Amino acid sequence: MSRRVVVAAAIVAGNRLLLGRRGDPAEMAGRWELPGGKVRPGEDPSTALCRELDEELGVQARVGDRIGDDVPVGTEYVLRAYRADIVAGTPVARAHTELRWVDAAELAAVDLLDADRVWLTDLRALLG
Ligand SMILES: Nc1nc2c([nH]c(=O)n2[C@H]2C[C@H](O)[C@@H](COP(=O)(O)OP(=O)(O)OP(=O)(O)O)O2)c(=O)[nH]1
Repeated sequence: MSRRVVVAAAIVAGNRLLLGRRGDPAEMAGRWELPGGKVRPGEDPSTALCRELDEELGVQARVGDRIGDDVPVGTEYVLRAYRADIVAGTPVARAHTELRWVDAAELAAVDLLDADRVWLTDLRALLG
């Protein structure tokens, strides 16, 4: 069976990247991630990411280039990151317990999900 794609957004403003803190499941609670979620069957990944950003953050976004390589997560998922820009709205934590804009030093120190750590160099490069 092929892995389901999970899309995630690198949203950068100035020299800061937007992260969300997961409230669930228990093994991921309290750790930080890029906003996003699972692509539905037949859904275009960019469309899925816009939908997730609307649902999770309440923003309208424009999805840009992919960053980093796909990262397998467990046996079920493959995680894929894109640049994204907010075109309308201000992010609100609808699906996360907290949102945070991090600079490069904070990104290095934050407790990111394991899969996302693979992208640290790519994410760092976005922050100038
Ligand atoms: N959104 C997101 N999920 C990630 C990241 N890194 C990572 O390992 N994951 C994992 C956590 C989950 O096992 C899986 C799917 O994420 P999700 O729970 O956000 O998906 P979703 O919003 O569609 O959730 P749901 O419909 O099942 O409630 O991907 C990341 O940076 N962003």
